[in-house]
Amino acid sequence: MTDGRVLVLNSGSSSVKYQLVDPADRSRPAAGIVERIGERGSRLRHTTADGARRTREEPMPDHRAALKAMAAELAADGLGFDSPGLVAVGHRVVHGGRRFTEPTLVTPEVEAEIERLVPLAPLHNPANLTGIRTARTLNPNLPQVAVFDTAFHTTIPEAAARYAIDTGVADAHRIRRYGFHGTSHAHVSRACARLLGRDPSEVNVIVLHLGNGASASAVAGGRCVETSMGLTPLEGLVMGTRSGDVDPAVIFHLSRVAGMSVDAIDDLLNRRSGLIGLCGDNDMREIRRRIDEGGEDGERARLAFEVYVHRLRKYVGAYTAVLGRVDAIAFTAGVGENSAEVRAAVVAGMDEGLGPVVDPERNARREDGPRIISPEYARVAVAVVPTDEELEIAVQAHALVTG
Ligand SMILES: Nc1ncnc2c1ncn2[C@@H]1O[C@H](COP(=O)(O)OP(=O)(O)O)[C@@H](O)[C@H]1O
Ligand SMILES: CC(=O)OP(=O)(O)O
Ligand SMILES: [Mg+2]
Repeated sequence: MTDGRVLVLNSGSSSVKYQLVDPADRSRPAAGIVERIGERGSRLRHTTADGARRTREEPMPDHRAALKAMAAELAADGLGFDSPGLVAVGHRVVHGGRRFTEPTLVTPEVEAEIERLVPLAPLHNPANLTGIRTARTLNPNLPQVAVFDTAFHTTIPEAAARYAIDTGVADAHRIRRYGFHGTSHAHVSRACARLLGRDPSEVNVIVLHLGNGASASAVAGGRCVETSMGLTPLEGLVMGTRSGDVDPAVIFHLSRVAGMSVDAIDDLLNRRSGLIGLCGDNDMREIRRRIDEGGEDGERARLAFEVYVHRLRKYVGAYTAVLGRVDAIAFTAGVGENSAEVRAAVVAGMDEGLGPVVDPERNARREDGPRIISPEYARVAVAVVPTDEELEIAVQAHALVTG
């Protein structure tokens, strides 16, 4: 008998991922994803505990409709919002500002604060709020817990969190480095320490979270000291559709010389840049396929790959200097866990200087679970450490409501 399951919601701008998690045995009695919300061809894919899959294709004009479809799928297996084993809904909330450093029970006041942070995460926080509100209408008595992407980064020292702009302006508008994907960086840095057989308090790790959104962090003895995303999830690495770092003057230039509006530039940098902007594809599998096929199209894909990898190498170098001593580099999320090519290219030629090196045979192995892919002799371990934001959120939400 379960001592309580948590329904974890990870709402993105056009998708909702959900998992019903039993933290006691880490099992997932149900999981799924709703994609293309508000677009044509919206669909839900649901997986049950025994691996059976169901697909629902119907118009889902907004997140509310998506969550209702999800609730109906769960209810079909007796796992709905009023099922007795469900003790909480755990929400991944992307922006928690400086205030939320811990998992937090959602009250009207907490909800208002998440709303106040919408301008700092316009792609993410509104979807998170809809998740909270819809879950409440589905069962008003169920506790809801917010777990913030920013929480793990609140330990970043002031020297790293401050932008070098006028202090009065920065403070008045809450402009600083907040950092995101924190639940993943926390989980992966701890799991990486365990993989090395050491306590997190003893290890310095560079975590490279490479999904559709991508970010790097430097974690010293279990505390985050630097991360690549900033005020919003736009800064830093090259991502699927986001540019990451650009000279801020690019924005003035596009406004003054190209006559683009602020909204058009926002759309360009957040949705039409990164890998998709460079080569028309944001999926690393497709990019590798095009490179292998060759030709002019392959060359465009290769350049996108090289820009992506170059940015990562710069961050590895910078974070090595920030940490002083690096024990491990951990690759995680969709690209980090699956692309041996990206992993090899990121550390290529670093063995004599910075230290990390991958063993080609270990790197190429397709295995689940955390594993070391550097050779025994390496000074800096290189590891693949699958992230599990959902488990992390479920454990934290469960502890809060039952503790
Ligand atoms: N087998 C694979 N090889 C290379 N890249 C992959 C593979 N599987 C997934 N990816 C990459 O991972 C990305 C999705 O990562 P994920 O962590 O699921 O992102 P998000 O949580 O931001 O939606 C895809 O866009 C694709 O680029
Ligand atoms: C914060 C962020 O970039 O999240 P995601 O990778 O889910 O878009
Ligand atoms: Mg993700």
